[in-house]
Amino acid sequence: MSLKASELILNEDGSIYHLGLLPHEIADTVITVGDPARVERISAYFDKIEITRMKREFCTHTGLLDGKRITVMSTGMGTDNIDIALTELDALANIDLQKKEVKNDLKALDIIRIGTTGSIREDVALDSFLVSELAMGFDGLMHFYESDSFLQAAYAEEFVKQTNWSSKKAYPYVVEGSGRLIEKFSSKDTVKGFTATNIGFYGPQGRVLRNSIPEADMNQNIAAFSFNGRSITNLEMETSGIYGMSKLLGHHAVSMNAVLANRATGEFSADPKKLVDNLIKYCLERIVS
Ligand SMILES: O=P(O)(O)O[C@H]1O[C@H](CO)[C@@H](O)[C@H]1O
Ligand SMILES: O=c1cc[nH]c(=O)[nH]1
Repeated sequence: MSLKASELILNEDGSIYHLGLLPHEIADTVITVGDPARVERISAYFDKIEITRMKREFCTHTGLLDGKRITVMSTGMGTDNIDIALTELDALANIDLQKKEVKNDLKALDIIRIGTTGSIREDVALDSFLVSELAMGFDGLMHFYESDSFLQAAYAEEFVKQTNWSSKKAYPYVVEGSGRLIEKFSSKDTVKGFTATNIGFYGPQGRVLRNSIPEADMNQNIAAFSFNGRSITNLEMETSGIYGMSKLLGHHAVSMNAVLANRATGEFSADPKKLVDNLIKYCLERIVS
């Protein structure tokens, strides 16, 4: 069945609506980052750049590194952007844009997020690299999709109970990353974590500048949650959406996080640029190995 023009939206040149890309312009391995400026910091390591595209916050470079074709794309901040980025990446891979029909043979992309985060535990050290094994979304995105078989419902139920989570906030959801990619990107130089994804950087992550928040000890409350021997380690703004949309659409995802802030100790990295560059180099080595 052909998808309607209002649902699968294409630009005049046939490219997908927000990303501005054509199907052959993405690789099967896609790195996502929040910051558009981080894209060229990654593609600077490529041997060859084939495609560069910029539309809104979505900056995309596709190129070759050691013979491997890689796409790096910025998503901007937040899971609202992740809904767009992952849906349109999937459309490029799995929908015939001319016929406007879902293909019979579906492709699974490898999606690697290279992002930044704040730890909520003293023992998840500043300047470490954290691989998200699990993600808890406070953003509600997955509740807008029907399929929920991949959600770890017991974690969410237990979290709501243990933290007395306000019903005014979105009901949390929990998703795993790709086991294969988590292993590929883990080493003695990384720590494994359980990432909580928030809908903002300030109030939603318990930061107080001039505002006040209803639960001053929210981060301690989140950190105190424990289930199946697992506790939440860090806060950022995209991982749950990436893991959820990837499971929904049949892709494989891992979220790699440079720990820039330690919210438990109140510290911030002395050299965030160097830390992110080191994480970029680490991830590129793992991608081509
Ligand atoms: O550095 P990026 O990838 O943007 O990730 C983190 O940094 C931003 C907030 O500063 C949010 O997007 C958060 O998830
Ligand atoms: O504390 C932090 C640091 C980076 N990104 C976040 O979302 N939070």
